[in-house]
Amino acid sequence: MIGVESSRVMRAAPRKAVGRVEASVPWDFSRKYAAVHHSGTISVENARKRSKIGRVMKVETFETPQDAAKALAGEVAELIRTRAAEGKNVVLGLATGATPLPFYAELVRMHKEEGLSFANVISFNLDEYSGLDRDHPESYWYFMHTNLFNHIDIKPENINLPSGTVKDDEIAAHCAAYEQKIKDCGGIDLQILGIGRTGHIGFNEPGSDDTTVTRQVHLDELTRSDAAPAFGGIENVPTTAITMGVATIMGAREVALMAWGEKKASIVKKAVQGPVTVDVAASYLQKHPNAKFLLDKGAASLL
Ligand SMILES: O=P(O)(O)OC[C@H]1O[C@](O)(CO)[C@@H](O)[C@@H]1O
Repeated sequence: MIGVESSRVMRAAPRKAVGRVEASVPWDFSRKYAAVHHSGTISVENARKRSKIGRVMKVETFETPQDAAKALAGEVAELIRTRAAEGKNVVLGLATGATPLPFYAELVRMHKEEGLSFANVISFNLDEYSGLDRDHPESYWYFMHTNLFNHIDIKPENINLPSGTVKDDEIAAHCAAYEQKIKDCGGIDLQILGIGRTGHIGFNEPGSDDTTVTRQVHLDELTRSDAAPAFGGIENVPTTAITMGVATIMGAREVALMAWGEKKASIVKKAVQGPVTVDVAASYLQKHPNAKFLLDKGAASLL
């Protein structure tokens, strides 16, 4: 129950929420006292009411997932281009699942139509199912190549995912090497996240605290049942996976979590407005100095 006390700070910060203009609250201040704030389709009046909840999390609400994905892709493109102009790399933490698909589609479009180059991008994916090799259609290696990497100019040697086929007695070393490689690359500049209905980020299921790093984990039954249709039945869904830890994610300099639809509304509410708790890994993001949630109207409907 780390951080529960600090998350109960209930103090509204004066702020405005108009369009996508964010009120400026310095992060050292916002860490303790800033309110949830909204942009996009949420009215100013509602945003002010909600600001009385007094939480750390920054929330942007959009009409559609495509609008949100486009806004985030624009920010990523700017980061990539700025670093390229400085002759530097960008380290991106990437997520899988249905949620980031419109975001990846927009990045691919920007590459093809606007010449956005990923030559200076180093990527680290959050997780991979244990037991699936790279060619398995449900492996995250396959997902990332099908939906992003095969369509852009990222260098193959700059792509990093945990392996699903490491032998049991080599998993600990594999995970430690993954953590070390992230550090050796200078740490993650921007971590992209979705959220599972258990509150997981990566595969950090309930019980994952903010000291966890890359490791093998058991998957929650709700997570497995959500994945069952894609695998043609729950009996085919792996029971374990390798995932970055909550501490790994919290180590990113910036975090952007996307969530769409009413079926995510209840867990989004817990993550954004509930206590910071080991029961909801995404709630630790309330303690991150530069994290935000990008939501569509459905996912934001209970805030
Ligand atoms: O985006 P979806 O398909 O709803 O999945 C939610 C989360 O579950 C995972 O697919 C598994 O961890 C994540 O990658 C994703 O953030």
